[in-house]
Amino acid sequence: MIHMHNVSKIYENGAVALQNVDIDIEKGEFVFIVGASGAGKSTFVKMLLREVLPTQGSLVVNGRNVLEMAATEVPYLRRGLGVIFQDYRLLTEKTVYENIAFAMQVIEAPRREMQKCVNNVLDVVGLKDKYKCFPSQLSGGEQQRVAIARAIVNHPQIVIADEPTGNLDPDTSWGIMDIFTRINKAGTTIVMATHDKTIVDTMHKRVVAIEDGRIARDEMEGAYGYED
Ligand SMILES: Nc1ncnc2c1ncn2[C@@H]1O[C@H](COP(=O)(O)OP(=O)(O)OP(=O)(O)O)[C@@H](O)[C@H]1O
Repeated sequence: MIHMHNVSKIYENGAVALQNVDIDIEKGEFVFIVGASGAGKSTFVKMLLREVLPTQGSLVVNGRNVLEMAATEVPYLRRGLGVIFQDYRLLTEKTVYENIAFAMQVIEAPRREMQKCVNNVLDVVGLKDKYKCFPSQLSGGEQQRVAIARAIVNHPQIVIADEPTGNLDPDTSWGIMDIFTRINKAGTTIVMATHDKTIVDTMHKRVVAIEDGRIARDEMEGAYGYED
């Protein structure tokens, strides 16, 4: 699924964000990426999406060579990835239904399929009764559930989440993690960068710790490993 070998990223201003990172993530895994602020977690996540290009190394995501792909191939890479951010990033002038459907319009899905898929994912995230609402009419947790529905509506092989519970209270965060667990059990690979010690320590999933741009730990059924 994800094969990163000897990858480094040095930004234009000289900041070294990642150094000689080697990691393989296989289909169906659930991986937490942890580390202090500035350690390189977001850079790692952005590389998977090809928002940031490695300075050196090789990176294959879903069988696609991220460094060597043509610009025309990038949308196909991203189509296989569902992405969720801390700040939801919903379209404020669109309803819940339209926000999710938009992700399918972009890939020109047939209208009939669109209705079925949007209704399915609304069911998965428990928001069927809110489909007509605008984001401003929803709580933070509900907005994040819309963002998850949008991320999974095209059946991505990998869901990538950067601090998805960062703005949410503990109870709401657990609701989000329940959804991720269900998506993962259905076969989707999950890669989640997080600062949430309780969630990581409770879930006993693979934990990759990044420190100063290097992988400091990579443990199956790992723990957060830092104080809050
Ligand atoms: N666009 C950029 N230009 C220059 N330097 C950057 C850029 N983005 C990140 N950096 C630097 O790269 C390093 C890693 O940053 P990154 O955002 O990946 O860390 P992070 O672990 O996600 O941090 P946080 O937990 O605070 O989000 C930091 O030193 C940061 O200042």
